[in-house]
Amino acid sequence: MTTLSTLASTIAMRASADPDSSWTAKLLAKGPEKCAEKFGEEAIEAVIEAVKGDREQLTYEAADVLFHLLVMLQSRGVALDDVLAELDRRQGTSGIAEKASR
Ligand SMILES: N=c1c2ncn([C@@H]3O[C@H](COP(=O)(O)OP(=O)(O)OP(=O)(O)O)[C@@H](O)[C@H]3O)c2ncn1[C@@H]1O[C@H](COP(=O)(O)O)[C@@H](O)[C@H]1O
Repeated sequence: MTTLSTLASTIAMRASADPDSSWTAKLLAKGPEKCAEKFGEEAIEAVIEAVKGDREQLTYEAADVLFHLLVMLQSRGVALDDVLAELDRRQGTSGIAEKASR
């Protein structure tokens, strides 16, 4: 199992956990809109570090982004496997060719 798959499984299990003992459960209990807002905040923090060029902080913020992306997906019942399958489907198709075909 990859790191992301393991984390997605942990997040799915936390959906029924006590919000007082789990950050994930606390966030999920606030609903999908709050999960999406939190993901947006983390993404902006990563953007700031990318613009600044601080690789260590960008690494840290990127981990936050991936975690909060998985929480947001969980909040809307989207499986990580479905996202990965979409990426697999796109493999081998250049973004430039795909855009030209629209
Ligand atoms: N990967 C993470 C992870 N990354 C970030 N975070 C938490 O996300 C929160 C966001 O931090 P911020 O400082 O941005 O938020 P904040 O300032 O506390 O909140 P606000 O200012 O928005 O109110 C922090 O509490 C982090 O600890 C995470 N919490 C949990 N995990 C994973 O999820 C698992 C389950 O965690 P629990 O659900 O807490 O048991 C853990 O074992 C980890 O593997």
